Amino acid sequence: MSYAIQIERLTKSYGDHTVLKSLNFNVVKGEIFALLGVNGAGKTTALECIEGLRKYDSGSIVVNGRMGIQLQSASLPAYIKPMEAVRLFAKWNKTQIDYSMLAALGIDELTKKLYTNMSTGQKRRLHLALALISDPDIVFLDEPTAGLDVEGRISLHDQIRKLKEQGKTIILASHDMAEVESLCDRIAILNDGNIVFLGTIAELTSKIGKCYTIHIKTEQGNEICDCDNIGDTMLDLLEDLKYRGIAVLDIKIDRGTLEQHFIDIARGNGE
Ligand SMILES: Nc1ncnc2c1ncn2[C@@H]1O[C@H](COP(=O)(O)OP(=O)(O)OP(=O)(O)O)[C@@H](O)[C@H]1O
Repeated sequence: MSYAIQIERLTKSYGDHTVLKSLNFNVVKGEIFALLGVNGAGKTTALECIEGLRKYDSGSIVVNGRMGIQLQSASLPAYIKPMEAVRLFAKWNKTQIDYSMLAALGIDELTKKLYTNMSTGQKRRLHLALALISDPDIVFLDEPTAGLDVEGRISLHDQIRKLKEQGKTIILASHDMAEVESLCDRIAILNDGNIVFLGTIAELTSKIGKCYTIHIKTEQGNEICDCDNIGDTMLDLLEDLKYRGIAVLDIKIDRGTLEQHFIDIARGNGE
């Protein structure tokens, strides 16, 4: 198997706080790989160590390919226009501008905007375009859809899938299990400096179930049910309510955060 990134025993502390405790994982060329975990789990630190932006204490990191990096938070001069930033980055990278990539990200529609007047989604698209200017083999995205509306998320997800179709490797950090489930080939869940799960979403769900919560509001109160098989459980609940002659007023289904369930299980609090 051919690896884009190989991590062995990666360890990093800030003072006496060890944030990454001897991490081992590989990212396969051409896959979309996600680092998941709660706030402070160490996702950004791990990404920044791999990107070469942060010193680490010990271990080894091998990156096989050119990197394009979208940081968690980045900023440009307030009065720069998108195409000025694109030309600047192309010059720094000594590369030709890929106008089709800019069009796919909708940057061509923003030509007159000043950076300071752009929305969060527009800024994210511009920063992704700047990360792609050098036609990287490996794209790093730190919480790429944070702060975006539904349309912005869907559009960015489409872009990320297109990057994979072009053969690029994508490594991203996210809190959002739904996002990760729809995009990623494999995930690593970080907790307290350790990888508590490494594998596919299917492997994760087969390990811990799907963890849905169904809330049904009826004229006699609320029915709440946790389940793995949403279809069968919902039918059973509705049939039971019908049999008892209770009218259903509203139904809501919560998708639990799989990574939190997994972390609970890893800590021995789950199930
Ligand atoms: N420069 C720093 N100096 C000291 N501690 C830091 C520094 N950067 C991060 N930390 C700490 O390291 C831990 C991991 O932070 P990191 O940003 O890597 O986590 P994260 O999983 O990316 O979190 P989030 O989801 O909130 O972005 C946190 O406890 C954080 O406070």
